[in-house]
Amino acid sequence: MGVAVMKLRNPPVNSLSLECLTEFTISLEKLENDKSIRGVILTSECPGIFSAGLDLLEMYGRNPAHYAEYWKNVQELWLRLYTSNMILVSAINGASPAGGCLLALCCDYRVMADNPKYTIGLNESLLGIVAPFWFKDMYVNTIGHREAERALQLGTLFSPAEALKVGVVDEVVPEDQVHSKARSVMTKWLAIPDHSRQLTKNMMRKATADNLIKQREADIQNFTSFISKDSIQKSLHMYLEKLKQKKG
Ligand SMILES: CC/C=C\CCC/C=C/C(=O)SCCNC(=O)CCNC(=O)[C@H](O)C(C)(C)COP(=O)(O)OP(=O)(O)OC[C@H]1O[C@@H](n2cnc3c(N)ncnc32)[C@H](O)[C@@H]1OP(=O)(O)O
Repeated sequence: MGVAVMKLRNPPVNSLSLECLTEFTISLEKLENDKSIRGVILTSECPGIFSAGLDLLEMYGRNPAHYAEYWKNVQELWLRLYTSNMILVSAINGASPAGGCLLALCCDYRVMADNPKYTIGLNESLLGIVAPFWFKDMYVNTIGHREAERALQLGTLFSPAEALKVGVVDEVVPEDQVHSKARSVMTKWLAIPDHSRQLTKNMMRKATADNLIKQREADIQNFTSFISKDSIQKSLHMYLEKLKQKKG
């Protein structure tokens, strides 16, 4: 029925390394150019993890040129996903913090597995970093200004039930039904004529995408100088240490 399933596979946690981002963007571009494909189901092949978000090791201990290159690719993937003409449905089968949540938010519909161990949200502030304005814009578009304001400041990671309540996801289903539900949602969306759905999607999303497009270079500069700061590098170091210690 012209539907592709994209499975993220970058073990152990599907972090979005530079290589992973680049491959993702290229795969998406190929699908976009394949006129037989009308929809994509985005999911993960890593057990219990949808995506751990941006790769912290791409943002820690590197040089400014690397940060700039990395951020350019993060922007590129986001723009491709967010403005895709295809129907995107995410089957969120695991934890989905920060950049992982970003991927899901780009989709037209989000189905999440009902497992309280899986959380989702833009938790950047917990890491001592700040979600950029275009992450924030998409959050506001999805859950509204007040909820986004609170969740962004607190770095809230929502359980599936909370995510459903606040509108971060559209549906929560038993874990073994995430894929079948994503498929049935896709069938419903495929019944809508492409041209009218695409024009409507574009109308809803264009201003948000344009907001980044018009200041991409400034956004790269801003990210590079922010992430290069000693204080921010120190925060990332502490967060990485905390992740290590968690293992015991
Ligand atoms: C001006 C704008 C400035 C800045 C904007 C930046 C925006 C940033 C966006 C982001 O996405 S930042 C990343 C946020 N991600 C997280 O906070 C998730 C952190 N990870 C976790 O919470 C957990 O790892 C988990 C995803 C819930 C999985 O837990 P689990 O117990 O299964 O695995 P474990 O924690 O043992 O991790 C295994 C291994 O993977 C490493 N790891 C985890 N996450 C990342 C990551 N995002 N990037 C790189 N590496 C990651 C972890 O350290 C372990 O490594 P080790 O085996 O070498 O110890």
